[in-house]
Amino acid sequence: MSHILEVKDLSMRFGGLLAVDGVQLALKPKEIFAIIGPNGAGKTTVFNCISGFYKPTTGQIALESQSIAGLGSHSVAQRGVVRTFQNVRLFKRMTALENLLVAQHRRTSASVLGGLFNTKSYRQSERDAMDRALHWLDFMGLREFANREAGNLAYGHQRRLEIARCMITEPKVLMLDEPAAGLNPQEKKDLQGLIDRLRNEYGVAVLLIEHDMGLVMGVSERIMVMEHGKPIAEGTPEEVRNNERVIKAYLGEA
Ligand SMILES: Nc1ncnc2c1ncn2[C@@H]1O[C@H](COP(=O)(O)OP(=O)(O)OP(=O)(O)O)[C@@H](O)[C@H]1O
Repeated sequence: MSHILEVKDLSMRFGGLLAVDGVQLALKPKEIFAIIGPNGAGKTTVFNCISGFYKPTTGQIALESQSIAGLGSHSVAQRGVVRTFQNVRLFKRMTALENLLVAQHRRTSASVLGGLFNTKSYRQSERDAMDRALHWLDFMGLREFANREAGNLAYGHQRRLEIARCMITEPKVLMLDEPAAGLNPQEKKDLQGLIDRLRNEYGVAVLLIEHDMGLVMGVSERIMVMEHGKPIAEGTPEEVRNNERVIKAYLGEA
């Protein structure tokens, strides 16, 4: 099976700091793949390069064999690679429902003229957008909060809304940056089930950065470990857990 997302020789330099140094990564369709490593290892920088927020210093990034390196975040998202952020980014003054409608704008905006003249096909596409938004509110258990401002939702709900906003664009690759951060133990358990369902029911591949080892070991099929910008190990949760270099990196030994 060919890979859906392939990253080769990725590096990112900030002045004198090589934050990412020779990262390779290949994600299979529908795979759940985690990147772990100590603080400052370069995980988020890898995410920023893949999702088009940074232009990598070197490297190739391909989605279904088409290069997406250096494209910019909107183009990358349009091609089907979408992400969440360590600190949730929503339109906080808009309602939960509005956040999900806005996320679909690139679909419906093609018909600006249709909107002006209020054509039948325009009204239909607006109805479809609303149906999809309500579907995702239901899926995430957020229907009762549809008209609440996103900024006033409980933190765990904001995190789920952010994932819904990604999923509503029907991505090929969903990138989650520390999705368990700030969640309580029950919410973390629910998150594991949620990630599994997104993959199983929507066929999305998931790339995840996470510090919560319970979640990482429970949900990932493969894990890459980074330290000081470099990948130091890759394998199944079992392989990674028993890898000496990984144990050392986490225990902080020299
Ligand atoms: N925009 C930037 N400018 C300069 N240095 C940066 C920038 N972004 C990240 N860095 C540096 O690059 C290194 C890797 O940071 P990065 O955030 O990718 O690590 P991380 O593994 O995601 O850490 P954490 O687990 O704490 O989120 C760090 O030393 C960081 O200070």
